[in-house]
Amino acid sequence: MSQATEVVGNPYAAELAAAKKAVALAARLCQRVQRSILHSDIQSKADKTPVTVADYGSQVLVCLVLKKELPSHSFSIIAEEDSKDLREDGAQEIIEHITTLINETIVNDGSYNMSLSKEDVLSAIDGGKSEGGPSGRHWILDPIDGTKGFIRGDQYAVALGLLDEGKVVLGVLGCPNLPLKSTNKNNSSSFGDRIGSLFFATIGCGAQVEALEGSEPQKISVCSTNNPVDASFFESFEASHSKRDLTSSIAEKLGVRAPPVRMDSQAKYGALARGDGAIFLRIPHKSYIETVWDHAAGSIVTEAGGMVKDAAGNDLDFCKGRYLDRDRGIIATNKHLMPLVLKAVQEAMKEEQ
Ligand SMILES: Nc1ncnc2c1ncn2[C@@H]1O[C@H](COP(=O)(O)O)[C@@H](OP(=O)(O)O)[C@H]1O
Ligand SMILES: [Mg+2]
Ligand SMILES: [Mg+2]
Ligand SMILES: [Mg+2]
Repeated sequence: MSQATEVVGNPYAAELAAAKKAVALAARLCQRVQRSILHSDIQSKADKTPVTVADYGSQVLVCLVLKKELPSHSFSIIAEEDSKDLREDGAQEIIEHITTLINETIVNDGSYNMSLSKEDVLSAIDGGKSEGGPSGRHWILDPIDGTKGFIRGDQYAVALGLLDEGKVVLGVLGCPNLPLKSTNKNNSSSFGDRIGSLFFATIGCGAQVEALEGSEPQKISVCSTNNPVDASFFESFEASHSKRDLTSSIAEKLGVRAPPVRMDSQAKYGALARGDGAIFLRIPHKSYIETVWDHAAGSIVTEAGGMVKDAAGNDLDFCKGRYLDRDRGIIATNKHLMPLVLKAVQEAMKEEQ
């Protein structure tokens, strides 16, 4: 973990250092699992979405590092996974596997001299049950965002945010499969061909990226184009996560010429924050309710000079519990394009009804 990254006078410097360490360690466990994932590492949750041993392992490691690094802080975390399925009959083998993965990752890292039992692992997972809310501090964690991408061998992210008195004040986004170098020629850097990006931001201090394995950090900013014709847009790789008839109609209304860049997870927010593309569109089916952990770390876009809004043009409200209180649809882009994109989104949604 590099020491030079914390901005002098940053009131969240200690939290940022802890969050970066937590995300980087969890990402190491995920990388190891992704390299040789087995069918038995994957389970299906009650809502039919997948969860893997790495989602659970990542959640435990992030909680553990935050608690170890910030011992004097009261600890509340809203995290995606719970231990319900792991406590059912027949789950012994999978819990054992998760526990081994966690303990081996801790030993290989060398920062902590400790070993967790299976019961420690289950109770650490359940530590993520906080309801958050408008007062106090609450971490928000997606231990693997883009689990479907993770299983496929594609993009995923370990996504951690911090809510303080109702506002997201810190975001860290670990993207193990995302090249460090921006695809935007104007943002060329000396990063070479390294794979694995760690994006981070704290409120008022700008957004930065560094190698997941550690490197000199670089300030990042969103693409500055004010002409949608030059813009490209990101959407989910999974066709069921965002309505493509709507996103293509929005792109057409805007005059966007480039084909959509389809990518799993909040890696899209990271890529947008450094100008790889100009617009992020997420328009789920009408019945879908967004969770806070799918977007909290994405707030780094705001620190990179961009905006994140719902389809009605409101800021996202992270302090209503585990779900986002918002109008359907999430849009992230720069300040010039936001009014144009919102207009196109609203028109396309009206035509849909
Ligand atoms: N039918 C659906 N519509 C919209 N989002 C969905 C969905 N099913 C799952 N998701 C969410 O989409 C997230 C991934 O987003 P993306 O499409 O950008 O990769 C998933 O996060 P997890 O993988 O953490 O469960 C999950 O929360
Ligand atoms: Mg999930
Ligand atoms: Mg998610
Ligand atoms: Mg997840």
